[in-house]
Amino acid sequence: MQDDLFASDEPEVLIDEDGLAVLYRRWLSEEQSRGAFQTLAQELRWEQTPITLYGRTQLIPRLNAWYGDAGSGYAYSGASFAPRPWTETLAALRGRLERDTGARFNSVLANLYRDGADSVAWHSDDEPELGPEPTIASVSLGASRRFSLRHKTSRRTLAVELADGDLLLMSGTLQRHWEHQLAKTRRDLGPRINLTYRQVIQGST
Ligand SMILES: O=C(O)CCC(=O)C(=O)O
Ligand SMILES: [Fe+2]
Repeated sequence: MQDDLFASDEPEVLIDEDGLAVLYRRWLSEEQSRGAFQTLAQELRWEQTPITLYGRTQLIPRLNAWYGDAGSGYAYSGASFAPRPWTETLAALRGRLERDTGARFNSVLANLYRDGADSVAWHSDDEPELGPEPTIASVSLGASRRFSLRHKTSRRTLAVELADGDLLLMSGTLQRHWEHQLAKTRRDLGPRINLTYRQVIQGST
């Protein structure tokens, strides 16, 4: 059908200066997303990780879980995680991502935003164990949320709604030059799961 060729299915380049951010809408079908959401919400070992900032310990405003190859241990916002072994669903998505992007991923950080009050503050995924130009594949499931990117020096900011089934690919020097956040919202919305697949350089931790 002619409609299937509609240009909105083309990847959308959000940023191509000081790094690359490309959005693939509906990378997973509604059915695939719904199945993945249900499975992951139930079977991942969700935790609310404490972080210490300026000597004060708080719980992060979301749940997370870390899965990956043995040896892909990782520190995130002052906490360190040993990854749990891959679940079938996470491994299947990894295989599909590696096929579609040509990149390799040995671990995934899963976030569960229970409602609009859960969030992630401005940060870059620039931990040394990810190497100088990490490719990060971010898959969104469930409720749409506004994701913002801000250039560290020019302060140029752009925002995009990440919707169910979308894939955001961040690569090149993006993490060096840009930060990102998922702000809280008062909108009454349901839960969202985000999976960020990463390649931790072995032996760096
Ligand atoms: O939930 C998102 O879309 C972003 C999550 C994120 O930035 C992270 O886990 O590092
Ligand atoms: Fe991030």
